[in-house]
Amino acid sequence: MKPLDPRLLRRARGARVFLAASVLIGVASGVLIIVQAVLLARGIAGVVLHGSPVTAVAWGLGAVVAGRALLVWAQEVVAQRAAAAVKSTLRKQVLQHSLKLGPVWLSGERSSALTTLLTKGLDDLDPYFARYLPQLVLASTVPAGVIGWMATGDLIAAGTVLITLPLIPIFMALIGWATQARSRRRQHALAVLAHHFADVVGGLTTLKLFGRAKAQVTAVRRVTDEHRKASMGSLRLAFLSSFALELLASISVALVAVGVGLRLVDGKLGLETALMVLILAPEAYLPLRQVGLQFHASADGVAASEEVFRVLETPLPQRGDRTDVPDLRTIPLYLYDVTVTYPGREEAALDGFDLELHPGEVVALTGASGAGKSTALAVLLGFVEPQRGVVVVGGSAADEFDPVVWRRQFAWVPQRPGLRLGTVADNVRLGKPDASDDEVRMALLTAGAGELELDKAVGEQGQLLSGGQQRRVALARAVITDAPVLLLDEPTAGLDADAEAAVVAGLRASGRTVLMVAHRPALIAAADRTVTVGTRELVKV
Ligand SMILES: Nc1ncnc2c1ncn2[C@@H]1O[C@H](COP(=O)(O)OP(=O)(O)OP(=O)(O)O)[C@@H](O)[C@H]1O
Repeated sequence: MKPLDPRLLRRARGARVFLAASVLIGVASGVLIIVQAVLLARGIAGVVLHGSPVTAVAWGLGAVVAGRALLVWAQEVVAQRAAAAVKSTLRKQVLQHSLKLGPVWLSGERSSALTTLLTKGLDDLDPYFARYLPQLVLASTVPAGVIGWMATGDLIAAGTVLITLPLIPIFMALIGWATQARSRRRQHALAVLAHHFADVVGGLTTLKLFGRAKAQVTAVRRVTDEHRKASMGSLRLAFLSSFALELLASISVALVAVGVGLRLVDGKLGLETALMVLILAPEAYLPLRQVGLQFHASADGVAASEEVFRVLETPLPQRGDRTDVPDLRTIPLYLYDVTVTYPGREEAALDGFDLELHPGEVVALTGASGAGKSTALAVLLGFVEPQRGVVVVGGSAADEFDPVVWRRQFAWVPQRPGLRLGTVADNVRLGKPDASDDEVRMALLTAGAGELELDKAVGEQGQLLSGGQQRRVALARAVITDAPVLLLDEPTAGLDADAEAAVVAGLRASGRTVLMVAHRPALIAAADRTVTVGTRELVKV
């Protein structure tokens, strides 16, 4: 683990401002520490040697202590603000990047891992900013100043500190290597736990139905146990390393103290200088010891930020920036030899797929389960980059266009409708925010969901609606857009054959081009033609 990841400074302005402020505060703290030691040594030596009153230094000391308290407060405020700003920046960047990477990249375990990362994961950056980084800055400013000042009074003591001080970072680096692996393991265990828990809670009804709910207790216990073990491992290492660093620093201060004591007895060193050196010596080690202590508290945050950079450094699909996308109301669309193999898979999900889509036609996409129908839609939407083949429109490849502008040509109804908390009308209006009630009603009617009231409540992920109703609301959401092409992934499940035919007739009447994944004969029969995925020929009906 790097003490300070330069990517953090590059990506988050808040971190740069914080670092600059911390350096200023660090330098001021160093100066005050030296002034405090000098005043203390002068005061004590004056009382012991000359019986002078302490009032003279007491005022100075009071001012120094107040100054140091003010600096600690300022550091805390700056750190909290920086942590909040950096977390917010990173969250925004990761969300934006994930959106650009698209739903296919986000599918599976990734979505819950990302949720954990963006919530609890990034919150672990708080101790990194509030405790670790300020100490790191102090560790790079205070010891240099302190040793320099000590050298003006006692070169031998300054030399002793200079030789023993590097032992602390060396030990810290050794401990750091061990901590890094453990922190990653803990982060991973937490992500697995989150995913597993979300999965179990989400599927509780199904698990209960099959009498498997109790069996999940063992699985949850096992995953929780792994997380507990990983956390305890991190804690053990943290305690051990604190002990090692404390011991090292104490021995080093003792070495300085013995030397100073001997030279004081020999008369080679004055009392005031000896006191100044003795007061300053622990201050040289303190920031480094503190860095070691805070390092463990912040390791989780750093592991989370590394995870953030892993997401941010995932390359986006190569797309151009042309905005002159031909209007698919008048121009046909072609897929030639499109082949997609998902990462980590050996078999192609879509192999040499060809398709022609002419304006205004209704095409059914059929094929066995897993043949690649949804993948074909994902290629059209630019969520998946084919390894071979091309999507062509008006003589240009689709990947020459800006993906946002390109996607305006399509309205998509995915297999999982992805409805939001609100009402039916709220969900339909996602397709056209300024749509009137009448437009929403018309869209619902076209989608075969005329029976649904506009203000009917929709729960999270479409709860409170039946599976079929969810799909039809999602279809209405697509119908209400101005997109010339509708990409529908099994949109009419839950409707009978007549209603299905009526929906297709409604879609056709709207003049849009429709490409719909279809399994049932009634829906296939309602299409103008059928394209089968998994076989290379085009079947005309
Ligand atoms: N994100 C992904 N990562 C890895 N493999 C995937 C991913 N999405 C789909 N696949 C695999 O690609 C193949 C094609 O999947 P796809 O969803 O396109 O099929 P489909 O024809 O739409 O299936 P169905 O009719 O069952 O919905 C399947 O073997 C599937 O397991």
